[in-house]
Amino acid sequence: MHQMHGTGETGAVQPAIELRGIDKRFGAVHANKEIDLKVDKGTIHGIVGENGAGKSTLMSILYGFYQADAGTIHVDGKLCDIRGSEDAIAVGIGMVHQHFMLVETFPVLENVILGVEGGAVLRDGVDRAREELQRLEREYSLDIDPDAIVGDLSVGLQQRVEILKALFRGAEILILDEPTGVLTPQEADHLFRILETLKEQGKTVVLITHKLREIMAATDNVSVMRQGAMVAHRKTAETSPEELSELMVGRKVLLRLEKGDANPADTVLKVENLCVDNAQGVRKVKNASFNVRAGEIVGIAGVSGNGQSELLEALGGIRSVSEGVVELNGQDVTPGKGVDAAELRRRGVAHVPEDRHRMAMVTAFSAKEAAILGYEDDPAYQKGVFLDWQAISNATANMMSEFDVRPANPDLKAANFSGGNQQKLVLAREIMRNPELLLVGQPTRGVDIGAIEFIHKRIVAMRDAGKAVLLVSVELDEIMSLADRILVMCDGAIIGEVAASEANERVLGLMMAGVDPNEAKAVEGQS
Ligand SMILES: Nc1ncnc2c1ncn2[C@@H]1O[C@H](COP(=O)(O)OP(=O)(O)OP(=O)(O)O)[C@@H](O)[C@H]1O
Repeated sequence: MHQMHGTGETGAVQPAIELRGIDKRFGAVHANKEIDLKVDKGTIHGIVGENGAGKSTLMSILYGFYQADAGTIHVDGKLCDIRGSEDAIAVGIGMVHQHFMLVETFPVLENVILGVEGGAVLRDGVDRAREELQRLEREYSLDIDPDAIVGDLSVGLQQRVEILKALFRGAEILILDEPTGVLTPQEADHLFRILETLKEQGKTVVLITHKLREIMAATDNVSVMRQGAMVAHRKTAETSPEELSELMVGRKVLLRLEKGDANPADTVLKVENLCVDNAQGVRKVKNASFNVRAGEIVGIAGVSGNGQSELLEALGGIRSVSEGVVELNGQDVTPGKGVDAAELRRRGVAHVPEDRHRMAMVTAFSAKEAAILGYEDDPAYQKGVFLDWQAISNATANMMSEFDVRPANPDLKAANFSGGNQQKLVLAREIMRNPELLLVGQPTRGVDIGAIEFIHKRIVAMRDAGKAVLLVSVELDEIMSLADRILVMCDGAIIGEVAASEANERVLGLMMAGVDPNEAKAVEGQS
């Protein structure tokens, strides 16, 4: 770390971080435009902004992953030249990554000490490291066993290992980029309690999130970015979700979805006694039976990891079925029995998988390659024996314009789109096929509020056009506002159904925790 001359003004309280005039371009994209930002020490500071507004780029500059083209970074009043993560760590900045950088086969303790500069910890003895880790773990109520194998931990616990790793390296400032996207509501609550404790101990937290309720509940200050520029700073107590969304998007956003009653018609999807096993032979879906009719949205609620992902993947033909029958418009299409994902697509099933990196998008591809993934055999994309790249480019440009994917450049590598824009492209690809049945998992993960409003409207429009929609989401708000009927999954089984009109967070929450549906409704009735 090259710390330069101190420039602190004597007497005044120094902000933990001060960015001045940070500017960054990626080719034609002006990702950060002369950004100024002050983050006070001992506070939780939120950063919000539309997809592609430049939030992750700014944090990557602070963490040394990218170098700014211009501008300065002061940490604790000192001018710093941060050229890599080692420099960032040396001035006390820690990053809690969205995609965890942990070795799954190693225990927590080894993951935490792995890569600490010069292996000094190892020479000092693993026991001292263990003591220090246990102290941190107690001090911040992290609830982690140092000897647990990381691969056996839930996503929420793995994230806590990342936090522990940063604290172990002496982080005074922690950056979290959309930390709750992959968490259950309970795990998210726990994370916010940890952040609160960090703050009480004088640490500084920078939190990027699209969830305005998290901003309102957890932060002291909030800064808003729009199209690469910093457009506003507010004390959280002096703003509102409405004001923030307007600042972000530049127009009023409907924070509530308006939709009429469903008019369900014939059964499109019929699932009977479906059982799905994972690669280790563990039964993840147990005798699921339900149907989805044309003109309705059926939501599946559940704490993540309770089989809903495997269920959706099996129905999309990317995971094999161990037992049971799946029918589409009365025809047997049980995946595995000669039916695969391609055949399902031909029969009008579109699938937006939950994990866009693993399943839906090859990030090394260009946007136009990603935009036809799975649909390469569409005659509209062919010219003789070759792919018709002009037609594909035009189709991609059309998807980008319909779903407001930015930048609207079909030739840009998929990896160089912001997370939310990648998601919009996958949704555009599937929804614009106008399928009979849409299987959609976590449709708005990582997506900004303006785009959420748009995506929700598109899904309702599909329903109103007589299509069947099966929605899996861990966001109860999303399930409750979109679905007409809600199935609750717990431990691989569908344990009950609730009409959207009767649903509320408490009843669903109890059922998701395995409480019998009648009991859950009775408990709610008494309260
Ligand atoms: N390595 C890169 N090469 C080219 N363009 C990039 C690169 N990284 C980011 N960009 C572009 O910079 C802009 C800002 O992206 P960034 O990821 O910072 O946005 P964001 O506000 O974090 O968005 P989201 O909320 O969707 O995660 C986007 O237009 C993006 O496509």
